[in-house]
Amino acid sequence: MPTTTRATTETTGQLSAARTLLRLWPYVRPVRARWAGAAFVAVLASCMTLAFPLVLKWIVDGPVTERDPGGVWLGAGLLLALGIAEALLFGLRRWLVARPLAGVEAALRADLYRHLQRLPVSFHDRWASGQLLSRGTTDLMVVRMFLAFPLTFLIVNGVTILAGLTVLIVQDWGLGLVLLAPAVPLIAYCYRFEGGYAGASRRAQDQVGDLTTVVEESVLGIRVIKGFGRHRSQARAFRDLAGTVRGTELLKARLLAGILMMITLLPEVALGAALVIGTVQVSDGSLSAGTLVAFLSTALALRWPIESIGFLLAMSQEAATATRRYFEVMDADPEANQAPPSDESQRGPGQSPAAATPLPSPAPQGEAAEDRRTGDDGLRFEGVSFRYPDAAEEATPTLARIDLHIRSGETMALVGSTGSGKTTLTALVPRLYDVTEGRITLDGRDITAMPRAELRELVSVAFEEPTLFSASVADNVLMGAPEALGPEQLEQALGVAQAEFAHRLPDGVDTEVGEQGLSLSGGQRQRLALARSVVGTPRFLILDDPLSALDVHTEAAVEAALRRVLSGSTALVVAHRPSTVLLADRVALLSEGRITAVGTHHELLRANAEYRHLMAGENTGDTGETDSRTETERV
Ligand SMILES: Nc1ncnc2c1ncn2[C@@H]1O[C@H](COP(=O)(O)OP(=O)(O)OP(=O)(O)O)[C@@H](O)[C@H]1O
Repeated sequence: MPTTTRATTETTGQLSAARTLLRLWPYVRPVRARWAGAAFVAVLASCMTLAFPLVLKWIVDGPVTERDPGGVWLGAGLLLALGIAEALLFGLRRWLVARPLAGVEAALRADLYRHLQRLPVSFHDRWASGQLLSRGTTDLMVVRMFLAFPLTFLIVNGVTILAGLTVLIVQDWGLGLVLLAPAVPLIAYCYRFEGGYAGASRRAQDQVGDLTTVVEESVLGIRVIKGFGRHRSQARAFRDLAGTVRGTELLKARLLAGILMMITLLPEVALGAALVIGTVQVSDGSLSAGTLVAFLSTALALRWPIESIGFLLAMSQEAATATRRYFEVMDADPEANQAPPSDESQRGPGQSPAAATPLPSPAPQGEAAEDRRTGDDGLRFEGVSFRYPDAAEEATPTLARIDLHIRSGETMALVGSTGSGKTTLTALVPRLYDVTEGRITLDGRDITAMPRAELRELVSVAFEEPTLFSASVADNVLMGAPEALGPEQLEQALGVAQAEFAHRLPDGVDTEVGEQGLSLSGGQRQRLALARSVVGTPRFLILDDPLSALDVHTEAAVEAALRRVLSGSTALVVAHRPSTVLLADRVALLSEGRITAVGTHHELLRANAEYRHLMAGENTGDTGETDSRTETERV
């Protein structure tokens, strides 16, 4: 199971918040005109608040001093009109950005999903699903909110503060400088805050990803949790993790409270000082009362733009972290499509340097040499070695120097003890992983020289874990097949897999199954997965223990039908039971990552002690329906 911390350590370097956020530009570009229009409207609305003090100054120094009620009413009407205009402008701003920014979020999410589909299986082995889920949901929401609010208001408030300070200095430069004095310590404090908050926000967002993983695993594994009575310990584990998230959120709140306090306190102190100095100046006649009122109202109008800087910076930091987390996934290399077709022995772009090593071309011995003379048809493993990408350098490879030829139209069973590498070997054929050394050919063509789409059309796979999607039975079975295939091939495939039970489901083959649909038994799921792999009779068929969950009678029926399908395909079938082995023309024995014997079931039973042991062992563990000698006699 992938650990959650491994994903979080994959950072894309310490880009500054601004440079990270700039990476969003390609997505914002299409809506830049509307966004800029909205920002302009917001600046206009915000600067309008600065007109209030000027109207007040006119009212105090004019109509109030001259005792002119008509002038006071006019001033009041003007203030009301300004207020209404400001509200309308802010409403217009919201209308301008809401729709396009929802589009930006949707585009980011669609690209993430598309990219996730193209990333190699080795990437998904390393990343916890909750980390990917939180990137596609919470992180993108944070990014949208940043584009809609903090980004605009950092600009709007910056412009408003500059305009306000200019107005203050023009009214009275001495008092203006008193108000400006806290700017220097505040800028230094903001700089320090950003560093601390960036770290805390990264931790919090990663921990939310971990929490998502736990929730997801608990939901998927609810039967195991209940079955083993683990709900209390599971709840405790969740509570601990939630406690960690809470701790980090509290740290963020403390940092935010610190900056908000400084941002509120220092300007208030400066405002108090300016008020005292201004009052003294009014009393000694060097300043008019109207100017002092206007000065103080302007300073008060700047309170919100200044105080909001704290949480706008915090939200921007969170958006930078979310963007960084998003691009950590987007920067991961997708599967290479194909190697240059000019040289089939070359590896495709994006493969590991080890994968690019030319085939060592060992001199084939014995059967391998004979096979090579018979032509390049069928499925061939030539000097194939494989090591999982995250395996330690010094660890022995999972597969070592595999030479195996499955002739065209032949069915080869792959037998080996648990953990010997059978599933790994089968995963190399559809290129879920790329070989570390050597090569695999299909009818003589190196699989790395084929477009993946073509390769996956040629090769059909049924995995050990039969996964069904939230879709109808028909869609699940036909999902890997060419578009042209329809009901006839569907029926054929269901017949081979003995999955006619599908017709008895509430809506027949249109019944929704999978996570959101009807629950099926393990054997039913396995038969649908088998039907999916045989639909359209693929040229190459890879089956990973396809009959393990079936009862004896169903297994026998599937085997009989499979034999017909397999006669037209070249097949590699992972087998644990003699009954499955009997489907095959020959058997390859895999032992600790090496092919140690190839031959017919009879030959291996006679000549190979390990094979005999495996077959006998499997029978002992079986439900007692058969034994290997009886099976041997049947062939
Ligand atoms: N994604 C992975 N990353 C690293 N190591 C892996 C990965 N998957 C499997 N392995 C390791 O590779 C080895 C071979 O595993 P594999 O699943 O191929 O065995 P198998 O023969 O199919 O076993 P079984 O019969 O139990 O299904 C095991 O030691 C396993 O731990």
